[in-house]
Amino acid sequence: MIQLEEITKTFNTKAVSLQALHKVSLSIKEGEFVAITGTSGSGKTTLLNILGCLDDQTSGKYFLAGEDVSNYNKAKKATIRNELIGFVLQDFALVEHYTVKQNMMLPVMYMKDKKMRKERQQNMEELLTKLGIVHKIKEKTALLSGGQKQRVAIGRALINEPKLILADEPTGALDQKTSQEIMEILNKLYQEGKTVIVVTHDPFVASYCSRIIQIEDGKIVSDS
Ligand SMILES: Nc1ncnc2c1ncn2[C@@H]1O[C@H](COP(=O)(O)OP(=O)(O)OP(=O)(O)O)[C@@H](O)[C@H]1O
Repeated sequence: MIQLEEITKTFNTKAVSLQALHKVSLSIKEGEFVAITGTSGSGKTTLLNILGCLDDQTSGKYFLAGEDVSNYNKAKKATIRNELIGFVLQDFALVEHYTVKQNMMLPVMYMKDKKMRKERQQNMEELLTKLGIVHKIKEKTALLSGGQKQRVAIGRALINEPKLILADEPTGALDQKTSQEIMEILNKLYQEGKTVIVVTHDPFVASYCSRIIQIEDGKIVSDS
């Protein structure tokens, strides 16, 4: 699913040049459940942004699902992102004044293929049922609990049936019990064959994963 070869990322500001990733090489197979852990500032989000085709590496090669995406421009990256990847973020990234249904349909709204759009719409209720929030379908997102919001965000991430789920601190805003429920949902997706990559500094979250990659100062220091 993923192959990184000597990925380097440098951020240049007026004052300094900061190397956030140093020649990171990594391979993740389809169907793995991986945690990327490390202390604050170690480069986890930088790595996830590159994996998610949201940011460009400074040097090195990135192969995603067999395609060399290293030199893809913004438009090509957006296309591969929509086809392959679902994102789950700490702050849910939902439109609060939209209903659950409207949030779920956001990735589908701009789909050109009408038949596909209809199919996705039909998937929506099934997904919400699976996530235990179908009764909230017409509710404004702002009125939901944190755990319910994260379920909607997971549903939205799944609506286009991505092979790869990238989650950045998915339980960061949730209490212990709700965190457990969200990790169980991600675990279920893994059991169904999705590739799931979770960035976290929380050992409890990492304990759900079958592989833990630790990153410090922009380098992989352990992979087990
Ligand atoms: N856009 C940017 N411009 C300049 N420096 C950046 C930028 N994004 C990240 N950095 C720097 O790169 C390094 C890695 O940041 P990154 O956000 O990847 O760390 P992280 O491990 O995800 O941290 P946290 O756990 O606190 O979210 C940090 O030193 C950070 O300050």
